[in-house]
Amino acid sequence: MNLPLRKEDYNMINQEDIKSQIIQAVETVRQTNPMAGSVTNTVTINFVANAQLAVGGSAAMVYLPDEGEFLANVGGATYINMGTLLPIYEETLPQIAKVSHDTGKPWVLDPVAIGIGSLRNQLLREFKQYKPSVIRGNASEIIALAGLWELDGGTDVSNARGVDSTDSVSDAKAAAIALAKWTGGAVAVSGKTDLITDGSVIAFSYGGSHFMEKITGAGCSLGGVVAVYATVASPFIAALTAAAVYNLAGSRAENKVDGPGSFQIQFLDELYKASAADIASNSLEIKEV
Ligand SMILES: Nc1ncnc2c1ncn2[C@@H]1O[C@H](COP(=O)(O)OP(=O)(O)O)[C@@H](O)[C@H]1O
Ligand SMILES: Cc1ncsc1CCOP(=O)(O)O
Ligand SMILES: [Mg+2]
Repeated sequence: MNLPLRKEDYNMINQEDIKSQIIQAVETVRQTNPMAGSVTNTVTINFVANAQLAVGGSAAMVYLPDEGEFLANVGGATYINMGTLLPIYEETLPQIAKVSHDTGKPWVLDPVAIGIGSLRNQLLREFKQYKPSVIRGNASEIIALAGLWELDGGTDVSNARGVDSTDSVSDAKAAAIALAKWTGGAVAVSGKTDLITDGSVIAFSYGGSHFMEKITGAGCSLGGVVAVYATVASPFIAALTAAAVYNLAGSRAENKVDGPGSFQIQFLDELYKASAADIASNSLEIKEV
Protein backbone atom coordinates (compact mmCIF):
# COMPACT_ATOMS: atom_id res chain seq x y z
CA MET A 1 0.00 0.00 0.00
CA ASN A 2 1.32 3.49 -0.87
CA LEU A 3 1.26 5.77 2.15
CA PRO A 4 0.52 9.44 1.47
CA LEU A 5 3.72 11.50 1.19
CA ARG A 6 4.54 13.84 4.05
CA LYS A 7 5.51 17.45 3.33
CA GLU A 8 9.17 16.68 4.20
CA ASP A 9 9.12 13.94 1.56
CA TYR A 10 7.85 16.36 -1.07
CA ASN A 11 10.64 18.73 -0.16
CA MET A 12 13.23 15.96 -0.44
CA ILE A 13 11.90 14.93 -3.84
CA ASN A 14 11.83 18.53 -5.01
CA GLN A 15 15.37 19.06 -3.83
CA GLU A 16 16.57 15.95 -5.69
CA ASP A 17 14.68 17.00 -8.81
CA ILE A 18 16.18 20.49 -8.64
CA LYS A 19 19.68 19.05 -8.21
CA SER A 20 19.30 16.90 -11.29
CA GLN A 21 18.05 19.90 -13.28
CA ILE A 22 21.10 21.88 -12.13
CA ILE A 23 23.41 19.07 -13.27
CA GLN A 24 21.65 18.95 -16.60
CA ALA A 25 21.94 22.73 -17.08
CA VAL A 26 25.68 22.72 -16.28
CA GLU A 27 26.41 19.77 -18.56
CA THR A 28 24.26 20.95 -21.46
CA VAL A 29 25.98 24.34 -21.45
CA ARG A 30 29.42 22.71 -21.44
CA GLN A 31 28.44 20.38 -24.28
CA THR A 32 26.63 22.88 -26.51
CA ASN A 33 28.47 26.20 -25.90
CA PRO A 34 25.26 28.30 -26.23
CA MET A 35 25.41 32.00 -27.09
CA ALA A 36 23.89 34.61 -24.81
CA GLY A 37 24.35 38.13 -26.18
CA SER A 38 24.72 41.10 -23.87
CA VAL A 39 24.39 44.82 -23.66
CA THR A 40 26.30 45.47 -20.48
CA ASN A 41 28.26 48.18 -18.74
CA THR A 42 31.69 49.34 -19.84
CA VAL A 43 33.18 48.88 -16.36
CA THR A 44 32.88 45.09 -16.22
CA ILE A 45 32.17 44.02 -19.81
CA ASN A 46 35.36 41.95 -20.05
CA PHE A 47 34.72 40.12 -16.79
CA VAL A 48 31.14 39.32 -17.85
CA ALA A 49 32.37 37.75 -21.10
CA ASN A 50 35.13 35.81 -19.32
CA ALA A 51 32.70 34.38 -16.75
CA GLN A 52 30.27 33.36 -19.50
CA LEU A 53 33.11 31.58 -21.33
CA ALA A 54 34.41 29.95 -18.14
CA VAL A 55 31.09 28.17 -17.50
CA GLY A 56 30.99 26.97 -21.11
CA GLY A 57 28.86 29.61 -22.82
CA SER A 58 29.62 31.90 -25.72
CA ALA A 59 29.62 35.70 -25.31
CA ALA A 60 28.86 38.62 -27.65
CA MET A 61 28.61 42.22 -26.54
CA VAL A 62 26.98 44.98 -28.61
CA TYR A 63 25.73 48.56 -28.27
CA LEU A 64 23.62 49.33 -31.36
CA PRO A 65 19.88 48.67 -31.77
CA ASP A 66 20.01 46.47 -34.88
CA GLU A 67 22.90 44.45 -33.45
CA GLY A 68 21.03 43.94 -30.17
CA GLU A 69 17.95 42.80 -32.06
CA PHE A 70 20.10 40.44 -34.13
CA LEU A 71 21.61 38.85 -31.01
CA ALA A 72 18.19 38.55 -29.36
CA ASN A 73 16.99 36.64 -32.41
CA VAL A 74 19.98 34.33 -32.93
CA GLY A 75 21.06 33.78 -29.31
CA GLY A 76 19.46 31.47 -26.80
CA ALA A 77 18.96 34.33 -24.31
CA THR A 78 19.98 37.97 -23.93
CA TYR A 79 21.39 39.92 -21.01
CA ILE A 80 20.66 43.59 -20.35
CA ASN A 81 22.74 45.30 -17.68
CA MET A 82 21.97 48.99 -17.06
CA GLY A 83 25.28 49.93 -15.44
CA THR A 84 26.60 52.57 -17.82
CA LEU A 85 23.95 53.90 -20.17
CA LEU A 86 24.63 55.55 -23.51
CA PRO A 87 22.08 57.72 -25.38
CA ILE A 88 21.65 55.02 -28.05
CA TYR A 89 20.38 52.60 -25.38
CA GLU A 90 17.08 54.47 -25.41
CA GLU A 91 16.55 52.54 -28.68
CA THR A 92 18.69 49.42 -28.16
CA LEU A 93 17.36 48.18 -24.84
CA PRO A 94 13.58 48.34 -25.42
CA GLN A 95 14.12 46.77 -28.85
CA ILE A 96 15.90 43.76 -27.30
CA ALA A 97 13.33 43.47 -24.51
CA LYS A 98 10.42 43.62 -26.95
CA VAL A 99 11.88 41.10 -29.41
CA SER A 100 12.72 38.71 -26.58
CA HIS A 101 9.27 39.07 -25.05
CA ASP A 102 7.43 38.72 -28.37
CA THR A 103 9.47 35.70 -29.52
CA GLY A 104 9.40 33.99 -26.11
CA LYS A 105 13.21 34.10 -25.79
CA PRO A 106 14.55 34.40 -22.23
CA TRP A 107 16.11 37.69 -21.22
CA VAL A 108 17.86 38.66 -18.02
CA LEU A 109 17.76 42.13 -16.49
CA ASP A 110 20.28 43.59 -14.02
CA PRO A 111 18.86 46.98 -12.94
CA VAL A 112 22.25 48.24 -11.76
CA ALA A 113 22.29 51.74 -10.32
CA ILE A 114 18.50 52.09 -10.47
CA GLY A 115 17.58 55.54 -9.23
CA ILE A 116 20.42 57.38 -10.94
CA GLY A 117 19.32 59.60 -13.82
CA SER A 118 16.13 59.92 -15.84
CA LEU A 119 16.94 57.61 -18.79
CA ARG A 120 17.64 54.65 -16.51
CA ASN A 121 14.33 55.01 -14.70
CA GLN A 122 12.42 55.62 -17.95
CA LEU A 123 13.86 52.40 -19.47
CA LEU A 124 13.29 50.37 -16.33
CA ARG A 125 9.65 51.53 -16.20
CA GLU A 126 9.26 50.51 -19.85
CA PHE A 127 10.64 47.01 -19.14
CA LYS A 128 7.71 46.19 -16.86
CA GLN A 129 5.57 45.24 -19.88
CA TYR A 130 8.31 43.02 -21.38
CA LYS A 131 8.54 40.81 -18.28
CA PRO A 132 12.22 39.80 -17.96
CA SER A 133 12.62 36.04 -17.50
CA VAL A 134 15.15 36.62 -14.70
CA ILE A 135 15.72 39.80 -12.73
CA ARG A 136 19.09 39.72 -10.97
CA GLY A 137 20.25 42.39 -8.60
CA ASN A 138 21.44 43.17 -5.14
CA ALA A 139 18.85 43.77 -2.41
CA SER A 140 18.62 47.55 -2.85
CA GLU A 141 18.16 47.24 -6.61
CA ILE A 142 15.41 44.62 -6.27
CA ILE A 143 13.55 46.72 -3.69
CA ALA A 144 13.85 49.83 -5.86
CA LEU A 145 12.65 48.01 -9.00
CA ALA A 146 9.57 46.73 -7.17
CA GLY A 147 8.99 50.35 -6.10
CA LEU A 148 9.36 51.65 -9.65
CA TRP A 149 6.91 49.03 -10.88
CA GLU A 150 4.52 49.83 -8.01
CA LEU A 151 4.60 46.29 -6.65
CA ASP A 152 4.59 44.98 -3.06
CA GLY A 153 7.81 45.28 -1.09
CA GLY A 154 9.17 48.19 -3.12
CA THR A 155 10.32 51.61 -1.99
CA ASP A 156 10.96 54.88 -3.75
CA VAL A 157 13.91 54.58 -6.18
CA SER A 158 15.42 57.72 -4.67
CA ASN A 159 16.63 55.51 -1.77
CA ALA A 160 19.24 54.00 -4.13
CA ARG A 161 22.80 55.18 -3.54
CA GLY A 162 24.88 53.79 -6.40
CA VAL A 163 25.78 50.24 -7.47
CA ASP A 164 26.29 48.70 -4.01
CA SER A 165 23.51 47.46 -1.76
CA THR A 166 22.55 49.23 1.43
CA ASP A 167 19.86 46.66 2.29
CA SER A 168 20.09 43.04 3.40
CA VAL A 169 18.89 40.19 1.19
CA SER A 170 16.07 39.31 3.60
CA ASP A 171 14.74 42.88 3.33
CA ALA A 172 14.18 42.23 -0.40
CA LYS A 173 12.12 39.05 0.02
CA ALA A 174 8.66 40.62 -0.48
CA ALA A 175 9.90 42.67 -3.45
CA ALA A 176 11.50 39.60 -5.06
CA ILE A 177 8.33 37.55 -4.70
CA ALA A 178 6.17 40.37 -6.09
CA LEU A 179 8.48 40.86 -9.09
CA ALA A 180 8.56 37.12 -9.84
CA LYS A 181 4.77 36.93 -9.65
CA TRP A 182 4.49 39.86 -12.06
CA THR A 183 6.96 38.50 -14.63
CA GLY A 184 6.13 34.81 -14.26
CA GLY A 185 9.91 34.25 -14.23
CA ALA A 186 12.52 34.20 -11.50
CA VAL A 187 14.19 36.82 -9.33
CA ALA A 188 17.67 36.40 -7.84
CA VAL A 189 18.76 38.66 -5.00
CA SER A 190 22.49 38.48 -4.36
CA GLY A 191 24.42 39.13 -1.17
CA LYS A 192 26.14 37.10 1.53
CA THR A 193 23.39 34.53 1.05
CA ASP A 194 21.52 34.59 -2.26
CA LEU A 195 17.74 34.41 -2.43
CA ILE A 196 16.13 33.04 -5.57
CA THR A 197 12.38 32.82 -6.12
CA ASP A 198 9.87 32.03 -8.83
CA GLY A 199 7.08 33.55 -6.74
CA SER A 200 5.93 30.26 -5.23
CA VAL A 201 9.19 28.64 -4.10
CA ILE A 202 12.04 30.42 -2.39
CA ALA A 203 15.62 29.13 -2.37
CA PHE A 204 18.66 30.22 -0.40
CA SER A 205 22.09 29.55 -1.90
CA TYR A 206 25.08 29.68 0.46
CA GLY A 207 28.80 30.20 0.02
CA GLY A 208 30.70 32.83 -1.91
CA SER A 209 33.35 35.12 -0.50
CA HIS A 210 33.75 38.52 1.13
CA PHE A 211 36.21 39.22 -1.72
CA MET A 212 33.21 39.32 -4.08
CA GLU A 213 32.36 42.69 -2.54
CA LYS A 214 35.91 43.88 -3.23
CA ILE A 215 35.96 43.27 -6.97
CA THR A 216 33.76 45.04 -9.48
CA GLY A 217 31.56 42.88 -11.65
CA ALA A 218 30.72 39.93 -9.41
CA GLY A 219 27.05 40.84 -9.74
CA CYS A 220 27.20 41.87 -13.41
CA SER A 221 28.97 38.67 -14.44
CA LEU A 222 26.52 36.61 -12.37
CA GLY A 223 23.74 38.11 -14.53
CA GLY A 224 25.64 37.16 -17.69
CA VAL A 225 26.06 33.60 -16.43
CA VAL A 226 22.35 33.40 -15.54
CA ALA A 227 21.66 34.31 -19.20
CA VAL A 228 23.96 31.48 -20.36
CA TYR A 229 22.06 28.93 -18.24
CA ALA A 230 18.71 30.44 -19.32
CA THR A 231 19.50 29.27 -22.87
CA VAL A 232 19.07 25.66 -21.69
CA ALA A 233 17.00 25.76 -18.47
CA SER A 234 13.93 27.41 -16.95
CA PRO A 235 14.45 30.89 -15.43
CA PHE A 236 14.35 29.50 -11.89
CA ILE A 237 16.84 26.69 -12.57
CA ALA A 238 19.09 29.08 -14.54
CA ALA A 239 19.18 31.51 -11.60
CA LEU A 240 19.76 28.71 -9.07
CA THR A 241 22.52 27.13 -11.14
CA ALA A 242 24.34 30.43 -11.58
CA ALA A 243 24.05 31.25 -7.87
CA ALA A 244 25.35 27.80 -6.95
CA VAL A 245 28.39 27.89 -9.24
CA TYR A 246 29.20 31.44 -8.07
CA ASN A 247 28.96 30.50 -4.41
CA LEU A 248 31.03 27.36 -4.90
CA ALA A 249 33.71 29.05 -7.01
CA GLY A 250 33.81 32.03 -4.65
CA SER A 251 34.46 29.88 -1.55
CA ARG A 252 37.06 27.78 -3.34
CA ALA A 253 38.88 30.82 -4.72
CA GLU A 254 38.93 32.55 -1.32
CA ASN A 255 40.80 29.59 0.17
CA LYS A 256 43.62 29.95 -2.35
CA VAL A 257 44.31 33.70 -2.43
CA ASP A 258 45.03 36.60 -0.11
CA GLY A 259 43.57 39.61 -1.94
CA PRO A 260 40.94 40.75 -4.45
CA GLY A 261 43.26 40.93 -7.48
CA SER A 262 44.29 37.30 -7.36
CA PHE A 263 40.75 36.37 -6.23
CA GLN A 264 39.30 37.59 -9.52
CA ILE A 265 41.65 35.38 -11.53
CA GLN A 266 41.27 32.36 -9.25
CA PHE A 267 37.48 32.79 -9.30
CA LEU A 268 37.40 32.42 -13.10
CA ASP A 269 39.52 29.27 -12.81
CA GLU A 270 37.13 27.82 -10.21
CA LEU A 271 34.10 28.62 -12.39
CA TYR A 272 35.80 26.69 -15.17
CA LYS A 273 36.83 23.71 -13.00
CA ALA A 274 33.66 23.17 -10.90
CA SER A 275 32.01 19.84 -11.65
CA ALA A 276 28.28 19.60 -12.29
CA ALA A 277 27.88 17.32 -9.25
CA ASP A 278 29.73 19.74 -6.96
CA ILE A 279 27.68 22.69 -8.23
CA ALA A 280 24.43 20.79 -7.59
CA SER A 281 25.65 19.81 -4.10
CA ASN A 282 26.52 23.36 -3.08
CA SER A 283 24.54 24.31 0.03
CA LEU A 284 20.94 25.08 -0.97
CA GLU A 285 17.75 25.43 1.06
CA ILE A 286 14.34 25.40 -0.59
CA LYS A 287 11.04 26.48 0.97
CA GLU A 288 7.55 27.25 -0.16
CA VAL A 289 6.80 31.00 -0.14
N1 LIG B 1 29.73 38.98 1.74
C1 LIG B 1 29.59 38.04 0.80
N2 LIG B 1 29.89 36.76 1.08
C2 LIG B 1 29.76 35.82 0.16
N3 LIG B 1 29.36 36.05 -1.13
C3 LIG B 1 29.04 37.30 -1.48
C4 LIG B 1 29.13 38.36 -0.54
N4 LIG B 1 28.74 39.50 -1.16
C5 LIG B 1 28.43 39.16 -2.43
N5 LIG B 1 28.59 37.84 -2.63
C6 LIG B 1 28.39 37.12 -3.89
O1 LIG B 1 28.85 37.97 -4.94
C7 LIG B 1 28.03 37.87 -6.09
C8 LIG B 1 27.55 39.25 -6.48
O2 LIG B 1 26.66 39.70 -5.48
P1 LIG B 1 26.54 41.21 -5.04
O3 LIG B 1 27.84 41.72 -4.55
O4 LIG B 1 25.37 41.28 -4.11
O5 LIG B 1 26.10 41.87 -6.40
P2 LIG B 1 26.37 43.32 -6.92
O6 LIG B 1 27.81 43.26 -7.33
O7 LIG B 1 25.45 43.48 -8.06
O8 LIG B 1 26.09 44.25 -5.77
C9 LIG B 1 26.95 36.86 -5.73
O9 LIG B 1 27.34 35.60 -6.21
C10 LIG B 1 26.94 36.85 -4.20
O10 LIG B 1 26.52 35.61 -3.68
C1 LIG C 1 31.12 50.39 -10.63
C2 LIG C 1 30.09 50.47 -11.67
N1 LIG C 1 29.57 51.67 -12.08
C3 LIG C 1 28.67 51.54 -13.03
S1 LIG C 1 28.39 49.95 -13.48
C4 LIG C 1 29.53 49.39 -12.34
C5 LIG C 1 29.83 47.97 -12.17
C6 LIG C 1 29.00 47.36 -11.10
O1 LIG C 1 29.30 46.00 -11.00
P1 LIG C 1 28.71 45.03 -9.89
O2 LIG C 1 27.30 45.46 -9.64
O3 LIG C 1 28.77 43.70 -10.49
O4 LIG C 1 29.60 45.17 -8.70
MG1 LIG D 1 25.41 44.94 -9.39
